[in-house]
Amino acid sequence: MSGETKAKLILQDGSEYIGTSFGYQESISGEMVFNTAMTGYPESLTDPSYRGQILVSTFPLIGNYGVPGTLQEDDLFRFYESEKIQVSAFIVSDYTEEFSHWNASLSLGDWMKQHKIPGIYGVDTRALTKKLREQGSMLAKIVFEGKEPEWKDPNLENLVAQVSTPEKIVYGNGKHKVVLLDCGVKNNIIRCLLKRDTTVIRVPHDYDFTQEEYDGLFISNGPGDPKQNTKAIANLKTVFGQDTPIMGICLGTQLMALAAGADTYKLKYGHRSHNQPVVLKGSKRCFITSQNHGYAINMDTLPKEWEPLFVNANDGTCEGLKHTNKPFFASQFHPEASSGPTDTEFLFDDFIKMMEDHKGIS
Ligand SMILES: NC(=O)CC[C@H](N)C(=O)O
Repeated sequence: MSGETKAKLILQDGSEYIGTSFGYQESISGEMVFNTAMTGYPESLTDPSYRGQILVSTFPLIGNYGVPGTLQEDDLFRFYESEKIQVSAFIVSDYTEEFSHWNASLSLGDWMKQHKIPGIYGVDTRALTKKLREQGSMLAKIVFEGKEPEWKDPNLENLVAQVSTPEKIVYGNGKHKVVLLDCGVKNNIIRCLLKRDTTVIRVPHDYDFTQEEYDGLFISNGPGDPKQNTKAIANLKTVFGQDTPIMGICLGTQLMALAAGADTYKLKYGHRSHNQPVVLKGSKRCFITSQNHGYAINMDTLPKEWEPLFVNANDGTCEGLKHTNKPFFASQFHPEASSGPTDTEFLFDDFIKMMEDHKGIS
Protein backbone atom coordinates (compact mmCIF):
# COMPACT_ATOMS: atom_id res chain seq x y z
CA MET A 1 0.00 0.00 0.00
CA SER A 2 1.44 3.40 -0.86
CA GLY A 3 1.57 6.09 1.81
CA GLU A 4 2.26 3.58 4.58
CA THR A 5 4.30 4.84 7.52
CA LYS A 6 6.58 2.41 9.27
CA ALA A 7 7.53 2.59 12.93
CA LYS A 8 10.10 0.69 14.96
CA LEU A 9 9.25 -1.14 18.15
CA ILE A 10 12.29 -1.33 20.44
CA LEU A 11 12.22 -3.48 23.57
CA GLN A 12 14.25 -3.05 26.72
CA ASP A 13 16.19 -6.26 25.88
CA GLY A 14 17.46 -4.62 22.68
CA SER A 15 15.25 -6.52 20.23
CA GLU A 16 13.57 -4.55 17.44
CA TYR A 17 10.52 -5.06 15.25
CA ILE A 18 9.12 -3.06 12.35
CA GLY A 19 5.40 -2.32 12.16
CA THR A 20 3.06 -0.19 10.07
CA SER A 21 1.28 2.76 11.65
CA PHE A 22 -2.52 2.83 11.85
CA GLY A 23 -2.94 5.48 14.57
CA TYR A 24 -1.34 8.77 15.53
CA GLN A 25 2.29 9.20 14.56
CA GLU A 26 4.26 10.02 17.66
CA SER A 27 7.21 8.28 19.30
CA ILE A 28 6.43 7.07 22.81
CA SER A 29 7.77 4.83 25.58
CA GLY A 30 5.89 2.76 28.18
CA GLU A 31 5.54 -0.66 29.77
CA MET A 32 4.58 -3.34 27.25
CA VAL A 33 1.87 -5.80 28.38
CA PHE A 34 -0.29 -8.32 26.55
CA ASN A 35 -3.99 -9.10 26.71
CA THR A 36 -5.38 -12.40 25.37
CA ALA A 37 -9.05 -11.31 25.14
CA MET A 38 -10.69 -12.01 21.79
CA THR A 39 -13.01 -8.99 21.91
CA GLY A 40 -13.45 -5.71 23.75
CA TYR A 41 -10.74 -3.42 22.41
CA PRO A 42 -12.85 -0.21 22.92
CA GLU A 43 -13.33 -1.16 26.58
CA SER A 44 -9.69 -2.17 27.12
CA LEU A 45 -8.26 0.92 25.42
CA THR A 46 -10.41 3.21 27.62
CA ASP A 47 -9.73 1.31 30.88
CA PRO A 48 -7.74 3.78 33.06
CA SER A 49 -5.81 0.86 34.59
CA TYR A 50 -3.87 0.66 31.30
CA ARG A 51 -2.52 4.19 31.71
CA GLY A 52 1.17 4.33 30.71
CA GLN A 53 1.11 0.87 29.10
CA ILE A 54 1.70 -0.24 25.53
CA LEU A 55 -0.93 -2.88 24.94
CA VAL A 56 -0.32 -5.91 22.72
CA SER A 57 -3.40 -7.84 21.58
CA THR A 58 -2.80 -11.55 21.07
CA PHE A 59 -6.06 -11.80 19.10
CA PRO A 60 -4.71 -11.49 15.56
CA LEU A 61 -7.32 -9.32 13.79
CA ILE A 62 -8.26 -5.99 15.33
CA GLY A 63 -10.47 -3.17 14.04
CA ASN A 64 -13.14 -5.23 12.23
CA TYR A 65 -16.01 -3.98 14.38
CA GLY A 66 -14.84 -0.37 14.52
CA VAL A 67 -15.43 1.83 17.56
CA PRO A 68 -18.77 2.94 19.08
CA GLY A 69 -19.74 6.61 19.37
CA THR A 70 -19.95 8.86 22.38
CA LEU A 71 -23.54 8.16 23.46
CA GLN A 72 -24.04 9.26 27.09
CA GLU A 73 -26.14 7.52 29.74
CA ASP A 74 -26.16 8.55 33.42
CA ASP A 75 -23.49 11.19 32.55
CA LEU A 76 -21.10 8.42 31.43
CA PHE A 77 -20.07 7.30 27.96
CA ARG A 78 -22.27 4.24 27.43
CA PHE A 79 -19.75 2.24 25.41
CA TYR A 80 -16.42 3.37 26.87
CA GLU A 81 -14.87 2.75 30.27
CA SER A 82 -13.66 6.36 30.65
CA GLU A 83 -13.73 9.54 28.62
CA LYS A 84 -10.65 8.79 26.49
CA ILE A 85 -8.12 6.22 25.28
CA GLN A 86 -5.80 5.50 28.19
CA VAL A 87 -3.13 3.19 26.75
CA SER A 88 0.10 4.77 25.48
CA ALA A 89 -0.03 2.70 22.28
CA PHE A 90 -1.67 -0.38 20.77
CA ILE A 91 0.19 -3.17 18.93
CA VAL A 92 -1.69 -5.68 16.80
CA SER A 93 -0.87 -8.41 14.35
CA ASP A 94 -3.35 -7.49 11.61
CA TYR A 95 -5.45 -4.33 11.45
CA THR A 96 -8.46 -3.61 9.29
CA GLU A 97 -9.68 -0.09 8.57
CA GLU A 98 -12.92 -1.59 7.20
CA PHE A 99 -15.46 -2.26 9.92
CA SER A 100 -19.02 -3.45 10.40
CA HIS A 101 -21.07 -3.41 13.62
CA TRP A 102 -24.50 -2.12 14.68
CA ASN A 103 -23.11 0.66 16.86
CA ALA A 104 -19.80 1.42 15.14
CA SER A 105 -19.34 5.07 14.34
CA LEU A 106 -15.71 5.29 13.24
CA SER A 107 -12.66 3.15 12.55
CA LEU A 108 -10.23 2.25 15.31
CA GLY A 109 -7.43 4.01 13.43
CA ASP A 110 -9.42 7.26 13.14
CA TRP A 111 -10.35 7.11 16.83
CA MET A 112 -6.71 6.63 17.82
CA LYS A 113 -5.67 9.54 15.60
CA GLN A 114 -8.32 11.74 17.29
CA HIS A 115 -6.97 10.79 20.71
CA LYS A 116 -3.32 11.09 19.57
CA ILE A 117 -2.51 7.47 20.40
CA PRO A 118 -0.08 5.52 18.21
CA GLY A 119 -0.90 2.05 16.91
CA ILE A 120 1.14 -0.35 14.80
CA TYR A 121 0.25 -3.57 12.99
CA GLY A 122 2.19 -6.19 11.08
CA VAL A 123 4.18 -7.14 14.18
CA ASP A 124 4.57 -10.78 15.30
CA THR A 125 2.47 -10.39 18.46
CA ARG A 126 2.85 -14.10 19.22
CA ALA A 127 6.63 -13.70 19.41
CA LEU A 128 6.24 -10.57 21.58
CA THR A 129 3.90 -12.37 23.97
CA LYS A 130 6.19 -15.40 24.26
CA LYS A 131 9.04 -13.06 25.07
CA LEU A 132 7.02 -11.27 27.80
CA ARG A 133 5.91 -14.60 29.27
CA GLU A 134 9.49 -15.87 29.40
CA GLN A 135 11.34 -12.71 30.40
CA GLY A 136 8.56 -10.78 32.17
CA SER A 137 6.96 -7.39 31.44
CA MET A 138 9.41 -4.95 29.93
CA LEU A 139 9.64 -1.37 28.79
CA ALA A 140 9.29 -0.62 25.11
CA LYS A 141 9.41 2.29 22.69
CA ILE A 142 7.60 2.97 19.45
CA VAL A 143 9.81 5.13 17.30
CA PHE A 144 8.78 7.06 14.22
CA GLU A 145 11.54 8.39 12.03
CA GLY A 146 14.14 10.58 13.65
CA LYS A 147 12.69 10.92 17.13
CA GLU A 148 13.69 8.42 19.81
CA PRO A 149 12.12 9.07 23.22
CA GLU A 150 13.80 8.32 26.56
CA TRP A 151 12.88 5.06 28.30
CA LYS A 152 9.89 5.64 30.53
CA ASP A 153 8.80 3.37 33.38
CA PRO A 154 5.21 4.42 34.13
CA ASN A 155 5.18 2.46 37.40
CA LEU A 156 7.51 5.06 38.93
CA GLU A 157 4.87 7.77 38.36
CA ASN A 158 1.69 8.54 40.27
CA LEU A 159 -0.54 7.33 37.44
CA VAL A 160 -3.65 7.33 39.64
CA ALA A 161 -3.40 11.13 39.99
CA GLN A 162 -3.50 11.36 36.17
CA VAL A 163 -6.77 9.42 35.80
CA SER A 164 -8.77 10.16 38.97
CA THR A 165 -11.57 12.74 38.92
CA PRO A 166 -10.32 16.20 40.00
CA GLU A 167 -13.63 16.94 41.76
CA LYS A 168 -16.57 15.26 43.47
CA ILE A 169 -19.32 14.01 41.07
CA VAL A 170 -22.67 12.61 42.19
CA TYR A 171 -24.54 10.00 40.11
CA GLY A 172 -28.05 8.63 40.63
CA ASN A 173 -30.49 9.09 43.48
CA GLY A 174 -30.83 5.64 45.00
CA LYS A 175 -31.33 4.62 48.59
CA HIS A 176 -27.80 3.37 49.35
CA LYS A 177 -25.19 6.11 49.60
CA VAL A 178 -21.86 4.88 48.26
CA VAL A 179 -18.66 6.91 48.38
CA LEU A 180 -16.54 5.75 45.43
CA LEU A 181 -12.82 6.45 45.76
CA ASP A 182 -11.86 7.03 42.13
CA CYS A 183 -8.37 5.75 41.47
CA GLY A 184 -9.20 5.44 37.75
CA VAL A 185 -12.63 3.85 37.95
CA LYS A 186 -14.10 1.98 35.00
CA ASN A 187 -17.53 3.31 34.01
CA ASN A 188 -19.09 -0.12 34.34
CA ILE A 189 -18.37 -0.17 38.07
CA ILE A 190 -20.50 2.98 38.38
CA ARG A 191 -23.19 1.43 36.13
CA CYS A 192 -23.22 -1.77 38.24
CA LEU A 193 -23.68 0.29 41.41
CA LEU A 194 -26.38 2.56 39.90
CA LYS A 195 -28.38 -0.48 38.72
CA ARG A 196 -28.70 -1.46 42.39
CA ASP A 197 -30.50 1.57 43.84
CA THR A 198 -27.47 3.58 44.92
CA THR A 199 -26.36 7.19 44.93
CA VAL A 200 -22.71 7.16 43.91
CA ILE A 201 -20.49 9.95 45.19
CA ARG A 202 -17.32 9.75 43.14
CA VAL A 203 -14.38 11.43 44.89
CA PRO A 204 -10.71 12.05 43.97
CA HIS A 205 -8.08 9.42 44.88
CA ASP A 206 -6.60 11.54 47.68
CA TYR A 207 -9.95 12.67 49.11
CA ASP A 208 -10.32 12.38 52.88
CA PHE A 209 -13.39 10.14 53.17
CA THR A 210 -12.73 9.34 56.83
CA GLN A 211 -15.15 12.04 58.05
CA GLU A 212 -17.91 11.33 55.48
CA GLU A 213 -21.25 9.73 56.20
CA TYR A 214 -22.08 6.90 53.82
CA ASP A 215 -23.65 3.45 53.72
CA GLY A 216 -20.74 1.88 51.89
CA LEU A 217 -17.25 2.76 50.65
CA PHE A 218 -16.04 1.51 47.27
CA ILE A 219 -12.35 1.50 46.28
CA SER A 220 -11.88 1.38 42.51
CA ASN A 221 -9.45 -0.18 40.08
CA GLY A 222 -6.59 1.97 38.80
CA PRO A 223 -3.19 2.04 37.13
CA GLY A 224 0.36 1.54 38.37
CA ASP A 225 2.06 0.37 41.53
CA PRO A 226 -0.45 0.29 44.43
CA LYS A 227 2.25 1.47 46.86
CA GLN A 228 2.20 4.92 45.21
CA ASN A 229 -1.20 5.62 46.83
CA THR A 230 -0.06 6.59 50.30
CA LYS A 231 -2.99 8.93 51.11
CA ALA A 232 -5.66 6.40 50.15
CA ILE A 233 -3.87 3.69 52.16
CA ALA A 234 -3.66 5.95 55.24
CA ASN A 235 -7.37 6.87 54.94
CA LEU A 236 -8.32 3.21 54.60
CA LYS A 237 -6.39 2.36 57.76
CA THR A 238 -8.59 4.89 59.61
CA VAL A 239 -11.92 3.51 58.33
CA PHE A 240 -10.84 -0.07 59.06
CA GLY A 241 -11.42 1.00 62.67
CA GLN A 242 -15.16 1.36 61.89
CA ASP A 243 -17.53 -1.29 60.58
CA THR A 244 -19.26 0.39 57.59
CA PRO A 245 -19.12 -1.93 54.52
CA ILE A 246 -16.18 -1.60 52.11
CA MET A 247 -15.77 -3.23 48.69
CA GLY A 248 -12.70 -3.00 46.48
CA ILE A 249 -11.85 -4.04 42.93
CA CYS A 250 -8.37 -4.70 41.55
CA LEU A 251 -6.20 -1.73 42.66
CA GLY A 252 -8.81 -1.22 45.41
CA THR A 253 -8.09 -4.74 46.65
CA GLN A 254 -4.37 -4.07 46.69
CA LEU A 255 -4.89 -0.80 48.60
CA MET A 256 -7.04 -2.58 51.18
CA ALA A 257 -4.32 -5.24 51.57
CA LEU A 258 -1.63 -2.59 52.04
CA ALA A 259 -3.80 -0.73 54.57
CA ALA A 260 -4.33 -4.00 56.44
CA GLY A 261 -0.54 -4.32 56.73
CA ALA A 262 0.03 -6.91 53.96
CA ASP A 263 2.49 -6.56 51.09
CA THR A 264 2.11 -6.45 47.29
CA TYR A 265 4.58 -7.46 44.57
CA LYS A 266 4.85 -7.25 40.80
CA LEU A 267 3.84 -10.35 38.86
CA LYS A 268 6.16 -11.56 36.12
CA TYR A 269 3.78 -10.59 33.31
CA GLY A 270 0.38 -10.04 34.95
CA HIS A 271 -3.13 -11.27 34.20
CA ARG A 272 -4.88 -9.58 31.29
CA SER A 273 -7.64 -11.64 29.73
CA HIS A 274 -11.25 -12.74 29.78
CA ASN A 275 -10.64 -16.28 30.97
CA GLN A 276 -8.85 -16.18 34.31
CA PRO A 277 -10.19 -18.97 36.56
CA VAL A 278 -10.65 -18.08 40.23
CA VAL A 279 -11.70 -20.53 42.94
CA LEU A 280 -13.85 -19.35 45.85
CA LYS A 281 -11.93 -20.31 49.01
CA GLY A 282 -13.52 -23.06 51.04
CA SER A 283 -15.37 -24.40 47.98
CA LYS A 284 -14.68 -26.04 44.63
CA ARG A 285 -16.53 -23.32 42.74
CA CYS A 286 -14.52 -21.82 39.94
CA PHE A 287 -15.53 -18.62 38.15
CA ILE A 288 -14.15 -17.40 34.85
CA THR A 289 -13.20 -13.74 35.21
CA SER A 290 -12.04 -10.68 33.35
CA GLN A 291 -8.70 -9.37 34.60
CA ASN A 292 -6.19 -6.62 34.05
CA HIS A 293 -3.48 -6.37 36.65
CA GLY A 294 0.29 -6.54 36.98
CA TYR A 295 0.63 -6.56 40.77
CA ALA A 296 -0.60 -9.07 43.33
CA ILE A 297 -1.08 -9.42 47.08
CA ASN A 298 1.35 -11.61 48.99
CA MET A 299 -1.13 -13.84 50.85
CA ASP A 300 1.52 -14.92 53.37
CA THR A 301 1.68 -11.35 54.68
CA LEU A 302 -2.06 -10.98 55.43
CA PRO A 303 -2.75 -10.23 59.10
CA LYS A 304 -4.89 -12.78 60.93
CA GLU A 305 -8.15 -10.83 60.67
CA TRP A 306 -7.97 -10.95 56.83
CA GLU A 307 -8.16 -14.00 54.55
CA PRO A 308 -8.06 -14.74 50.83
CA LEU A 309 -11.55 -14.84 49.27
CA PHE A 310 -10.58 -16.24 45.84
CA VAL A 311 -7.40 -17.85 44.53
CA ASN A 312 -6.30 -18.07 40.89
CA ALA A 313 -6.55 -21.65 39.62
CA ASN A 314 -3.70 -21.14 37.13
CA ASP A 315 -0.95 -19.77 39.32
CA GLY A 316 -2.30 -19.85 42.90
CA THR A 317 -2.11 -16.06 43.38
CA CYS A 318 -4.51 -14.05 45.54
CA GLU A 319 -7.73 -13.06 43.72
CA GLY A 320 -9.66 -11.48 46.57
CA LEU A 321 -9.78 -10.68 50.25
CA LYS A 322 -12.25 -10.60 53.07
CA HIS A 323 -12.16 -9.49 56.65
CA THR A 324 -12.97 -12.27 59.09
CA ASN A 325 -15.53 -10.30 61.15
CA LYS A 326 -16.26 -6.97 59.40
CA PRO A 327 -18.14 -6.34 56.11
CA PHE A 328 -14.98 -5.61 54.10
CA PHE A 329 -14.20 -7.59 50.94
CA ALA A 330 -12.54 -7.16 47.57
CA SER A 331 -11.78 -8.90 44.29
CA GLN A 332 -8.56 -8.71 42.31
CA PHE A 333 -10.53 -9.56 39.15
CA HIS A 334 -13.25 -7.42 37.54
CA PRO A 335 -16.81 -8.45 38.50
CA GLU A 336 -18.06 -5.53 36.39
CA ALA A 337 -16.32 -7.18 33.39
CA SER A 338 -16.66 -4.77 30.45
CA SER A 339 -15.34 -6.43 28.59
CA GLY A 340 -15.47 -10.11 29.53
CA PRO A 341 -17.63 -12.61 31.39
CA THR A 342 -20.21 -11.23 33.82
CA ASP A 343 -20.42 -14.36 36.02
CA THR A 344 -19.17 -12.61 39.17
CA GLU A 345 -21.41 -9.52 39.01
CA PHE A 346 -23.21 -10.97 42.05
CA LEU A 347 -20.41 -9.47 44.16
CA PHE A 348 -22.15 -6.10 43.75
CA ASP A 349 -25.32 -7.70 45.19
CA ASP A 350 -23.24 -8.94 48.14
CA PHE A 351 -22.06 -5.37 48.73
CA ILE A 352 -25.67 -4.07 48.67
CA LYS A 353 -26.70 -6.82 51.10
CA MET A 354 -23.86 -5.82 53.44
CA MET A 355 -25.06 -2.21 53.40
CA GLU A 356 -28.65 -3.33 54.10
CA ASP A 357 -27.53 -5.56 56.96
CA HIS A 358 -25.36 -2.82 58.38
CA LYS A 359 -28.18 -0.26 58.27
CA GLY A 360 -30.55 -2.82 59.79
CA ILE A 361 -28.41 -3.31 62.84
CA SER A 362 -27.19 0.21 63.42
N1 LIG B 1 -7.04 -3.00 37.02
C1 LIG B 1 -6.40 -2.56 38.09
O1 LIG B 1 -6.96 -1.95 39.00
C2 LIG B 1 -4.91 -2.78 38.12
C3 LIG B 1 -4.28 -2.61 39.47
C4 LIG B 1 -2.77 -2.37 39.42
N2 LIG B 1 -2.47 -1.18 38.70
C5 LIG B 1 -2.08 -3.58 38.81
O2 LIG B 1 -1.62 -3.51 37.70
O3 LIG B 1 -2.00 -4.61 39.44
